[in-house]
Amino acid sequence: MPADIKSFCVELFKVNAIKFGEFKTKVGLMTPVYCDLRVIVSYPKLMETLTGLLVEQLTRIKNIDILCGVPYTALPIATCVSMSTSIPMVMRRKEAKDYGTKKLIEGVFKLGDKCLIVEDVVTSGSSILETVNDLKAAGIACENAVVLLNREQGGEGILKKNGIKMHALLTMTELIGYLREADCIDDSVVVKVKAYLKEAQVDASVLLKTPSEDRLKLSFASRAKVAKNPVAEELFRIMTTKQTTLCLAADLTSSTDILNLAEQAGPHICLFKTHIDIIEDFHPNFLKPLQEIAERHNFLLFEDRKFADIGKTVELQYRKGVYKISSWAKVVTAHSITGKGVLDAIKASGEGAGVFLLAETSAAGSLIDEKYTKATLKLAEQYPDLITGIVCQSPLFLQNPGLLQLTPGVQLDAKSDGLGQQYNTPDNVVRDRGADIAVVGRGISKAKEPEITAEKYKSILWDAYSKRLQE
Ligand SMILES: O=c1ccn([C@@H]2O[C@H](COP(=O)(O)O)[C@@H](O)[C@H]2O)c(=O)[nH]1
Repeated sequence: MPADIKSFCVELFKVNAIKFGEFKTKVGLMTPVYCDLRVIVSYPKLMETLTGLLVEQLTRIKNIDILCGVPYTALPIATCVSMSTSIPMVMRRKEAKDYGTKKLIEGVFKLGDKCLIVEDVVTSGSSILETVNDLKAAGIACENAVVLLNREQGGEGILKKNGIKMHALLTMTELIGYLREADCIDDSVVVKVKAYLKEAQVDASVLLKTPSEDRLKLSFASRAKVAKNPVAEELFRIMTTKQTTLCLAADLTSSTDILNLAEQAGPHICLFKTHIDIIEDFHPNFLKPLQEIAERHNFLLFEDRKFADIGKTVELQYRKGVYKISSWAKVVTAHSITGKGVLDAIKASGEGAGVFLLAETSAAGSLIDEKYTKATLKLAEQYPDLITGIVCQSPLFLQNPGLLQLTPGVQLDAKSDGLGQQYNTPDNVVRDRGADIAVVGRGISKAKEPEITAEKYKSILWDAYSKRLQE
């Protein structure tokens, strides 16, 4: 422990950053000790000492790419630490602004960057977890938090269960011990605070439902049990049984080629995705053998129709015309741009249907922004029994393990296709971008040996999922 921590505690006491008496907490309970670190911005010397103490603490933590202070008290503290260490900082907004870039996380970062959280005081750890959730949703990894004071009320354990290791400079017991030594408080205060700490442990179950419900940490088998859409449940079970998270995009224009591809890749996929309207020799008779192959190899047929019209038109597009999509596709895609009507139409027309709603796209220059993505997730929440999952590129809806994240734009070798498609590797989409199911099209359909290639993608993707569970 650095030599000057004791005098630092006494200084905090002198500037009323630590107070003893009877105080009401945020949740209305009484506490005999109150910490208000907001005042220390008015004492540059104290800020300097705190920065030095935190910097020393973080030298023990490996692999820090960026820092993020928990708003608001820890923002200036994180800024000082960033300036002193030259580790870049990002800032989390409590609300996404509704103009300009609409970002929740400000600053420059890369997907997968490892972020160290900076916080002043931890009671339950919930403020850190809120920040971690937004950082993770932006694709930033969080495993460590450096903290001034651990109030010893359960926060450390709650954070640990959520995969965050807390590195505190000081515990409440140490703090009151130092203040007693310096005669700032008497024995009766020490007794009161100790008794309070024993009683006022935070009930983890009433906090954010994070550890057990972060979908990235749950197996597909356990997620099957909480899925509300029957197609999602079935998919989770197929994925578990066949050990595959591979969706094959069969973007071919001949029915024979599509059937051959389905036969070859069948054993290695959970979903077979079509754009039925690109088939040049389409005849309804083509659907029967396709369904037979799907049944034999235990995968689901998925029409990537991207419905986006008014409800009535969607109803017709879904049920009628040459393709009669609702009669054979277990799951379809839809845009959220026209709102509820699309989903109402599909729900009314398809028994036990499933929909993947598009919240983000893999296309370069997409006009979808953060506000649209958030609104899409809100819309999905209103149709729990219809929505199978979300099509997106980043780890969204972490607290809804019953939904599946479907991520297209996946290839082992290519970065783009010259027409706006952007590719990421299978490992990256699963471990950094939160994909449950990865969509691979040309990476397999244009390969010399599609069957062997499909098996290769399947095994890399499954490996990445297994690693993700342990990370
Ligand atoms: O954002 C999106 C949504 C859908 N797709 C579809 O996925 C496949 C990708 O094929 P590749 O050959 O692997 O590029 C294709 O059917 C798209 O319509 C997407 O790419 N991005």
